[in-house]
Amino acid sequence: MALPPSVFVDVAAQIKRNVYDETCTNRVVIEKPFGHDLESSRKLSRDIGALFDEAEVFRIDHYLGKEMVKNILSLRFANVFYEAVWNRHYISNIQITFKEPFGTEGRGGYFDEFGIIRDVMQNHLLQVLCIVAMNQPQSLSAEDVRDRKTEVLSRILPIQLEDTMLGQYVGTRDGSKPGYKDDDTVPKDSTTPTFAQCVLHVDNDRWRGVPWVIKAGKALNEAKMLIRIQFKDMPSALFPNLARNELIIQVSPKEAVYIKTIVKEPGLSTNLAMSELDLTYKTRYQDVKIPDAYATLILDVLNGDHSNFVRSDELDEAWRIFTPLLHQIEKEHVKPMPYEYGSKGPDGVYQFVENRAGYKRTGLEYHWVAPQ
Ligand SMILES: NC(=O)C1=CN([C@@H]2O[C@H](COP(=O)(O)OP(=O)(O)OC[C@H]3O[C@@H](n4cnc5c(N)ncnc54)[C@H](OP(=O)(O)O)[C@@H]3O)[C@@H](O)[C@H]2O)C=CC1
Ligand SMILES: O=C1O[C@H](COP(=O)(O)O)[C@@H](O)[C@H](O)[C@H]1O
Repeated sequence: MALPPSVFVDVAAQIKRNVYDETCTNRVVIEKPFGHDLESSRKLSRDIGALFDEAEVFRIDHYLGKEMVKNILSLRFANVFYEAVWNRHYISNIQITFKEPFGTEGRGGYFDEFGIIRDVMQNHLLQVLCIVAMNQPQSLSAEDVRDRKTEVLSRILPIQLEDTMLGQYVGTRDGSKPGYKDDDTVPKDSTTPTFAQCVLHVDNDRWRGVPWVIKAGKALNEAKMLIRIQFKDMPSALFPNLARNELIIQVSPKEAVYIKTIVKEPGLSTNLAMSELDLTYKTRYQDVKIPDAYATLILDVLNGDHSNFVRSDELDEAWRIFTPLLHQIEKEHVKPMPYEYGSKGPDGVYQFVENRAGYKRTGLEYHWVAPQ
């Protein structure tokens, strides 16, 4: 349940009065929403800052506690071959995708005030983007890591409405699943987006010219959270018109990292086929229990480790990127495009990625054969 900022600060003040102990270390864990735009977030930060030091505050973004998100720094900075191609010279475009197969299911009252951009994009997806995009920190200390993330955010211009696609789900044709506005807690004239897709750019030497697409939607065809890095065309005289390589970091539901790789079709054929180099965690690490994201983050709090928590300047930058768009959507009552519950999103969802980000799906077909 989201607390309005005034109640939130009131609760924080009560904590300070009743629980705070000057003689020991105090740690306050705060869960989103951290305001609803740049101004309200700044006010909240000031009010919280009047009660607690930044070192005492842990702003949770549970995506930072997910195994595959925590893994990105190791993948990138512990392997010579990833870091070598992790730039605009080799990468064509990057998609960060969040899909849920269910709607608001009675939580519409909360959701309608926020919408998918505030609920998932401005925090979870943008945090993931920062880690994929950041330059190597000087050390793994919390402040070095957060400095690098903030640096990335500072190089992203506010997102424009024309670079955005908005959707809202409607009920299935056979009536088996309700539409967003069929939820009793949602106003019948709501224009709150339950789906959004935006293109943005990180304007620095590593990424200039590489489009990033962040996409999030509720009531879609599947549950999935992944980062899809598509590489540039291979300029091969030997094998013309090749499909592109992709590196996919699948955060959920099943942790995996795979690289779509072209091979010779096995057997007598000399044709090419799209295959994969596949690291599926469930098969590779059979006896390892991956802890829940919140559990790892609470442990970090107990250890006083801020690395996977959002600093106030990061939060400020994140709101700077989204606030003009959110205000415009609300002021102009921009109408989201309808999409059917359980579908892949509004019409044109893939054309948008192809036209606006240069995502290409030509050449070889890809079919994954799951290991037995
Ligand atoms: N280790 C593992 O667990 C592995 C699992 N797999 C699984 O195999 C399946 C296929 O793999 P995947 O990497 O998705 O490969 P695909 O080539 O099948 O890509 C399909 C995805 O591309 C997007 N897409 C489809 N058409 C277009 C288009 N015209 N323009 C832009 N985007 C388009 C869709 O994304 P969107 O989802 O955004 O709608 C779709 O899910 C997945 O379910 C994956 O999880 C594959 C390899 C390893
Ligand atoms: O913060 C939120 O995240 C969940 C999705 O989290 P996940 O760990 O299940 O991927 C989302 O359903 C919810 O709307 C949002 O507030």
